Amino acid sequence: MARYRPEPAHVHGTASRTAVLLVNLGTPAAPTAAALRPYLKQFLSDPRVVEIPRLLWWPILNGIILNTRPAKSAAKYASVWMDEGSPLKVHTERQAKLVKGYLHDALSADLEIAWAMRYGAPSIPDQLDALRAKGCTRILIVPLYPQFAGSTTASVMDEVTRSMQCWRNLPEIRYVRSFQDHPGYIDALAQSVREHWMREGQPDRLVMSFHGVPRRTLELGDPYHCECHKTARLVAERLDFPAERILVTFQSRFGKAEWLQPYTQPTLEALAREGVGRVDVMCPGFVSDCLETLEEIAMECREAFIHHGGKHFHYIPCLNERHDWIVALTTIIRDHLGNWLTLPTETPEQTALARSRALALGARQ
Ligand SMILES: C=CC1=C(C)c2cc3[nH]c(cc4nc(cc5[nH]c(cc1n2)c(C)c5CCC(=O)O)C(CCC(=O)O)=C4C)c(C)c3C=C
Ligand SMILES: [Fe+2]
Ligand SMILES: [Fe+2]
Repeated sequence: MARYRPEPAHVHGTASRTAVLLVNLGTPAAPTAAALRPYLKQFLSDPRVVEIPRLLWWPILNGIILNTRPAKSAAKYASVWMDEGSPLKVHTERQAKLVKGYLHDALSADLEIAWAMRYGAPSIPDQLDALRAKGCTRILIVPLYPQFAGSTTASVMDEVTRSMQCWRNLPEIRYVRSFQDHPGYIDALAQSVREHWMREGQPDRLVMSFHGVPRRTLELGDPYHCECHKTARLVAERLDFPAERILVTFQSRFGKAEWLQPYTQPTLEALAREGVGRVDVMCPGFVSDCLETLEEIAMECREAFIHHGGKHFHYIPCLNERHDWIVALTTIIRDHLGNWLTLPTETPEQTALARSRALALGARQ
């Protein structure tokens, strides 16, 4: 049984405000082994991410992975680090600011927009606490993953629920479950490709690379693989480009088990060996550029493609702060806020007034 904490005094009563919490995966605080260690420990201790029984996984994680991976990953992070911090954090923060600006004119000024990271900081429990302290009793959670996966979206849902186990007065919670086929998101992706092609001409192949997951999760019913293919099909349909020159691949394999296939890097190497001169690679499953796109795709995969005989490798950036994408995101948010947008905001003073009126009318307590 959870130990309840007392509620902050000013959220007693019926005061109500609405909040949107954007959530992304998370990232280390610095590109150093010391900062990577706690981040990777939290990430890889999540049973939604690694489904191996704890008794088997614990010694591997603590004895091997956390002694070797932090330094290797830190060097990779250092190669993409921005002045303001990790790219994933920088883009997520900018997106939150833009969403706030784009929603401002249409909504009551009382809507709170916040962002959190599933692993690292600012954490989901800390941000939910902050929203509660501001009197938010309606919270829309927006995981920034277009495709649903147990290891990402469901893990955010777990953490939201876990964060509130010690609350007494729970808010109303809504989730954006996924938006893999949202027309605004698909159009923004297609338009980003068209703009690239207007400047650079068309490639021999377009590769859409998604983050992988263990193949076993597909067999057990995780919808992620199907949602990735749906996104890819919808983007392909909007491009004036032969379908047989578009490939869908999966990147970032972790561990020894089989992951979703075909794998991105071996596919690019095979294309290079077959004599394909130019590939364009995009990563529609990431709405923000991050280590997995900037280092693994734009650096490692580029090198592998060229090394195996390819001539031109173009990386098409993620949606990041594109205007059409922020419009799509605010549309998704607006649709999920639904009737919350029209509910009046009630302040503690209004609640007190309503109560004293009811008492004056003879209501009994
Ligand atoms: C976009 C969706 C993602 C899915 C699905 C996903 C599954 C998944 N990831 C790992 C292990 C790692 N992923 C790492 C980085 C990382 N992963 C995603 C997104 C998804 N992961 C992003 C956006 C990032 C980049 C974070 C950043 O700071 O830029 C890492 C850490 C980096 C490293 O050391 O390589 C690990 C580890 C598993 C095991 C998994 C599914 C089971
Ligand atoms: Fe990952
Ligand atoms: Fe990676």
